[in-house]
Amino acid sequence: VRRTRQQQWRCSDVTFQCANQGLCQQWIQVINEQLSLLANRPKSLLVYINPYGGKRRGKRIYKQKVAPLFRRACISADVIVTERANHARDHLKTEANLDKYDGVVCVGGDGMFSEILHGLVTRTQTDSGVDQNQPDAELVPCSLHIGIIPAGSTDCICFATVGTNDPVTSALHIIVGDSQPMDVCSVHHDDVFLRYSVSLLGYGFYGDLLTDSERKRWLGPARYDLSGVKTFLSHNYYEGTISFLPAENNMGTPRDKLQCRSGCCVCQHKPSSKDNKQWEMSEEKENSGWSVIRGKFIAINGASMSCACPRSPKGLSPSAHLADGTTDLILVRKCSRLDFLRHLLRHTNKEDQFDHSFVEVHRVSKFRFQPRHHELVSLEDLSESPKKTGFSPICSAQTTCNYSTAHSSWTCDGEILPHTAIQVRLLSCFARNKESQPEVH
Ligand SMILES: CCCCCCCCCCCCC/C=C/[C@@H](O)[C@H](COP(=O)(O)O)NC(=O)CCCCCCCCCCCCCCC
Ligand SMILES: Nc1ncnc2c1ncn2[C@@H]1O[C@H](COP(=O)(O)OP(=O)(O)O)[C@@H](O)[C@H]1O
Ligand SMILES: [Ca+2]
Repeated sequence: VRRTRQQQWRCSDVTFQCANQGLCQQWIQVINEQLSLLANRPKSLLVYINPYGGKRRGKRIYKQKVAPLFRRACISADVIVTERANHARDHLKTEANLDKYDGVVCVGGDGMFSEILHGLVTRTQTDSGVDQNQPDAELVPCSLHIGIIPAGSTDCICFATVGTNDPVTSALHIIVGDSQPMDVCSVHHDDVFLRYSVSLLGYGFYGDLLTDSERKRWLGPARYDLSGVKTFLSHNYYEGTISFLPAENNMGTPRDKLQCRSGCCVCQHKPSSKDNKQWEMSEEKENSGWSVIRGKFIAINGASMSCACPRSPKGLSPSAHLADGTTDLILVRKCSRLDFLRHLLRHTNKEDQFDHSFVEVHRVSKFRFQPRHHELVSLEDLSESPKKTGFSPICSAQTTCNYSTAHSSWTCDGEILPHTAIQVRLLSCFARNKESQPEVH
């Protein structure tokens, strides 16, 4: 493998020459023997392709860029092109014979990765008799690694782990057996399990943006830009209460400007016995340790990783860690359109997007959200519903009080959640003081 610019990898050749054919054969044999001893390298993979992700190039990307590399590396691959949403998830949950494979590869975007993650985690819990609905259930980690070939619209999980969204680079990472542990959050509504999340859990701006963009899927990745402008112009804000448990013993802060990279010391930090004690004690301290913030928010974002992507190369939370057992909770309070635009623009340049009076960020291990209840909305408040911070050119002349617009939705790695009141926690079986985490190539 040869490293080129911007974290990209390419195939490289080394040619050995020798006039003696017998000696050449010996070299080949020895090289093949040595390669087969590299236990990290996968030999057999199960590949799911979403033919409708991103610009609908999944099948072509796999066939032209990835399959030839897998063949050269003597990796056998069983390929399934999905026929419907949740096909891959359901296949993994019940049918797939996982003993045959060293890893599962998804060709698609974050939504496709999420399907594979849900399929694998659910399968592992079912096989071990663990009830995912129990918010405090100790989950059993899954043994298979997940590889991502980027062919989606945002590809933030790939971009934030590998540093680029390039199919060839990702294929080479898979071939050489690279792996990266990753934090996973569980999202519950009371005692009902909703979903797992690894990238962005967003209420308000990103929830509305995603809801709107689902109706524009035919536009491909550009749907996010169009819905982004529309959501920006409608400038809604939402009232609610957010409670969170600050992360204990974590070695960084969301504003420390340290980027998480492979082999990151924060994520590799194994707590000392003293740390471990504190980790256990934190259960007791939990009741008193919660912070509660009530207010009017334009956006509430939980970023378990940086969420870097081509649109925002440093991401929503540039210093978030991939596997430190925490999520960065970003609260953007009601502010003017111009201020919010300034904040958004800072995601694309070197300026600090948290350096605004209306933005705060906390590194947390759990959080909850409760939207302001319908019944509690006073008549006075209703007269200004839907909540706007100013004149809105798109949703003007709101003469009727529309309850539904007083609530946003949560987007969870690009999927809309059916509830607004949620409880989120970092899964302890994947936390940094345990050895096993789901790993991605
Ligand atoms: C003015 C320009 C502002 C640019 C601000 C960019 C902030 C980008 C942060 C992106 C965080 C992405 C987190 C990742 C989420 C993904 O898991 C998830 C699913 O991905 P998939 O489709 O591959 O399955 N994707 C998403 O939720 C999509 C997020 C899309 C964000 C686009 C934001 C565009 C904002 C445009 C605002 C325009 C204001 C213009 C004013 C005139
Ligand atoms: N064959 C299919 N037909 C329709 N939808 C699918 C299919 N396979 C997967 N999906 C769904 O498509 C959605 C988007 O997939 P994803 O690969 O993340 O693309 P994008 O990045 O463009 O959103 C996911 O919710 C996934 O469940
Ligand atoms: Ca994290």
